[in-house]
Amino acid sequence: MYLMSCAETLTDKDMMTREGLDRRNVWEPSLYYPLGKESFHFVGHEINIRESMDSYGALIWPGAIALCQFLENNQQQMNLMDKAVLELGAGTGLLSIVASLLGAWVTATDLPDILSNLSFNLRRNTKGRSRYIPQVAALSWGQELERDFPFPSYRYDYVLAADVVYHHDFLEELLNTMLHFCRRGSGTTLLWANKLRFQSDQRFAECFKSSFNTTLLVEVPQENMCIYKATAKE
Ligand SMILES: C[S@@+](CC[C@H](N)C(=O)[O-])C[C@H]1O[C@@H](n2cnc3c(N)ncnc32)[C@H](O)[C@@H]1O
Repeated sequence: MYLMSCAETLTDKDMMTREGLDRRNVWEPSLYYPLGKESFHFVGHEINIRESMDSYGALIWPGAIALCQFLENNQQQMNLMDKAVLELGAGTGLLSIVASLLGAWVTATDLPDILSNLSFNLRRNTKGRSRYIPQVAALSWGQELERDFPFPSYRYDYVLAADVVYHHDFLEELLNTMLHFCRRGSGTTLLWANKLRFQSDQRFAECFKSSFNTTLLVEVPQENMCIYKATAKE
């Protein structure tokens, strides 16, 4: 009931249409040139990311970099060693790579079109370096979660989400997906990093804060960047 009222305010029109997302062709980068920074240094490793202009998921977004920095600098507080970690909207995979290098057993998820480049980046940067081989899985927010990720078979210690909130039509589905994985009794901690750009992003943040127990871990006001920790309301 509560989510329905959030949904009414969250469905702004978007550049990324449902029709566009329904094109389920296998995604292949078509254009290669340096787009911002492609090489990163985290947890003692050089990480090389293949980007492309083809979709939002083919670029590294600031939320991923902020959450990588946070995880690297707060390894005691957020110890990922041997933890089961799920990433939503993993895009190029930078954050999942860093979580893998920190010792987590990672499943990186995104829309089907994104997975080939995501797998490429994960393999390239974790092979022979990570404790567990990261997994890749299709997960479209709000779709077939009970069928494909039933609880408690698919229970994660951490769910990571970086810059998954921007101008798109799936904010209600995203919140429902977060609630699916971070439910009462799961013991799951959700870490959400986002640059809040639009009014709809702020409205999502309000719904997010009323849906979970939340703590603001990091705020960079000049960049409108926030990192929240969330657990299920008991
Ligand atoms: C802005 S990008 C952020 C990518 C990455 N997390 C980062 O910070 O670099 C948003 C990501 O969410 C994914 N996404 C968008 N809509 C989605 C949906 N309905 N279901 C699952 N993933 C979605 C996109 O494919 C993209 O990878």
